[in-house]
Amino acid sequence: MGFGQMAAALPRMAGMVLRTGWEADPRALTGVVLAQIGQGVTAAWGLVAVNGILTRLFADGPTADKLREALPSLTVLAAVSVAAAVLAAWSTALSGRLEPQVERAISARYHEAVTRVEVAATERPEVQRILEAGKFGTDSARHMLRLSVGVGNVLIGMVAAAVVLATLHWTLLPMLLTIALPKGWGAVRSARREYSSRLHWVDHRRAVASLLAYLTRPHAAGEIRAHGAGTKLLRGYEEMSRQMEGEQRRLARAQAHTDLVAGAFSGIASLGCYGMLWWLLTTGGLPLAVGGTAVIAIRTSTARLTSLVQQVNRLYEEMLFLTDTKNATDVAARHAIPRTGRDLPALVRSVVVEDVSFTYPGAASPSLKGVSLRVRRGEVTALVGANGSGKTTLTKVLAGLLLPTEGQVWWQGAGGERVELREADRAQVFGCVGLLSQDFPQWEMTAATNVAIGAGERPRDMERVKAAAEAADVRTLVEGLPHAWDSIVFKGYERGVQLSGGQWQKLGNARSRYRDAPFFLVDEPTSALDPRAEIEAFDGLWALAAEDHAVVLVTHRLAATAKADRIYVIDGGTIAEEGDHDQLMARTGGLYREMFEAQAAQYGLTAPPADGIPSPRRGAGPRREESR
Ligand SMILES: Nc1ncnc2c1ncn2[C@@H]1O[C@H](COP(=O)(O)OP(=O)(O)OP(=O)(O)O)[C@@H](O)[C@H]1O
Repeated sequence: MGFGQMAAALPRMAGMVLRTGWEADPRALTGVVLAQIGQGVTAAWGLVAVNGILTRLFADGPTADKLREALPSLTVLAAVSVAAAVLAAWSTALSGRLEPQVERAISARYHEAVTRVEVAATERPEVQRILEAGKFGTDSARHMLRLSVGVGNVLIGMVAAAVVLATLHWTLLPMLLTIALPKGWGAVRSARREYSSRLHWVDHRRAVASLLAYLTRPHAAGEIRAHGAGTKLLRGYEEMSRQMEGEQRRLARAQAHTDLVAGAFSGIASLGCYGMLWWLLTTGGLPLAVGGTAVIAIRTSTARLTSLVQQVNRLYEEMLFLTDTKNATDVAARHAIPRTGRDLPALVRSVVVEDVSFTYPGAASPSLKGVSLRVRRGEVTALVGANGSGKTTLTKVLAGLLLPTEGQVWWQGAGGERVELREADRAQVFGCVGLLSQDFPQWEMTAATNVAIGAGERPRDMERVKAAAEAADVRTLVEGLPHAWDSIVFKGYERGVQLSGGQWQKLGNARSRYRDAPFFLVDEPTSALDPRAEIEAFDGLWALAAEDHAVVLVTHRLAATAKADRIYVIDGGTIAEEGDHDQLMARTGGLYREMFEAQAAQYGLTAPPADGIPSPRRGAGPRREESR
């Protein structure tokens, strides 16, 4: 931002903060503004009183008489001081009430906008960077409000002094401005330098923060100690901190230089002003009492100016951060998932994917190429394939999280009526979908919340939470904890407990069951479960399909997919094979058959087991190198 842009942006941003303050608490904002104006008026009044006192004191006559005549002005000065103190206290109390509300409003606006951004847009580095930069300005609104009030206060005081000075003699006003200008220049220059430094170093700072966070995170504790990763991280931290210290030194030097230049010009201007005052007094252009008032006004205004410079400096800096937050909120709104769209058919029976391709933003090649499939309610549809073949990407397309780059996704009703994903009301699409992703979020909250958070706005129903947990085989575990459902499933909190990987996965399963959506999309839902729990989890998925849910199962456990109604084998983003287990096993040289036989061979089996999970043949353990 250039100087002109900054000067233009400041009133706009201050206006935004004030508007937000008005929406949050109009009474508090009105009070703060009135208190500031009141303080300005008292300052002007005080100066007039001082002038009155000096005029009486410099008049001819006995000192006792002069003091007596100055008494009314002295009383006014005392009253004005008390009023100024009361107004300042009132303003402080109201600002304290207003600031957190403004911060909350701006922060909520930003975070709400960010959570509504299309997933594909968040994958674009340029969007990601803008959204990320917006994080740092959410508390700037609060600081800006405080600083705006402070700057307003000082400015009103200075304007009052300027008016009084201009009334006393017109030359006194340009004098005041000449002293102010160099300091204002210095303030803006420093603010811009600080901001651009922060912007350049933002990735570096983030990297340092995440390095330090690893050192204290429980899940990294093992490798930090056993693998000596801690020493390496600490060395990295020291090196990166040293680079940042270098930048701090550069900033401090530049700041000192700017301060020196601004101070020198301001000093020269003060000298000129006092010289001018001298000349006016000696030539009789100004009465001595007015000269005295002018000296007092210039001195208090210079003190105010120093505080103004500091506050404007911070204000500009905060404004630049707040501008980032506003930009991020605007960019997020531009890439938001539409709030409107066509209604889905009353009873969606299937999702039909037609010739869909998808390329992640910035990726060199597509992750899905010409994929066509149908997911029906009442069936289990399995997606299998090698790592990176595109299974997770396809589930995200099915869930409406990613819009295909080419092709269509139809949400189809019982009578064949259908709505394409891009036109559909996405809230309704999401309402039909229950997700259990590979890396499902583990909320640092209570066990009950971790289950019930999967149901959006619906009020929590503990009976259903318990039933979902029962179905996911985690109810007994949770209810055996010291604080049962109120336990926080993260160690380090009061009431905190540590769950194992498999226990977490069961809790995740319970969450998707509690959601009870017609389309379940589950990605490796049993990777951490023991064999018995795994069998039960798969049985549960089949039971859901029998209850007329559609289940899309992504898994590498081919013994489980053997019972699926339809299996799609994905290879390099395309559907290489499809059919049920028997059809796919009948294809000599087929990919599915090859994968299945490779897995079965580990157990010494050639045919799929009847109960879904192969059991080892007597005497056939894992091969020696695999057991390592
Ligand atoms: N956010 C992303 N940005 C760019 N490329 C991605 C992104 N996510 C996945 N990919 C790429 O898309 C391809 C398919 O990934 P996907 O996660 O869908 O595979 P998958 O079949 O689910 O793999 P796995 O079995 O390992 O979970 C991979 O080549 C991967 O590198």
